[in-house]
Amino acid sequence: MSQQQGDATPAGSTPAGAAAGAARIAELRTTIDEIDQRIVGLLAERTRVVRELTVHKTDEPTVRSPDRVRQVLGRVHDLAVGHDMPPEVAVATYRALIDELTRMQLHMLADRSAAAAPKGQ
Ligand SMILES: O=C(O)C(=O)C[C@]1(C(=O)O)C=C[C@H](O)C=C1
Repeated sequence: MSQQQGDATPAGSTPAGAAAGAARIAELRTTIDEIDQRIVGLLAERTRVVRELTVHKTDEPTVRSPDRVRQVLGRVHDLAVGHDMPPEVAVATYRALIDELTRMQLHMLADRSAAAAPKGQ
């Protein structure tokens, strides 16, 4: 091995190190749970806005709006870069989110058409 080991003990290589590592993991998972609570709250708020917007859409091309999807993904990419996070993580997350919201909108549209159709059709 060309690199010298030095004094630093890798976390987990001793019982005390392993216990400290496990405690830190638990602490960081609590932080992740708190962040998830905020993220889901914001996603719920965003979904409410998308539902309201869907009321004004009347056809599938408007639901899919590929130009708008590209715009949102491009913006999210740039925001991620600005926040020093891997942009592919943010873009893939939003791609999945928009896919699901598009599915939700298509269901809303179909339900509305079914409700508007004359009975027995
Ligand atoms: O902007 C819209 O038209 C939306 O329906 C919102 C949204 C999004 O989640 O950002 C969802 C689906 C696509 O149509 C485009 C964007």
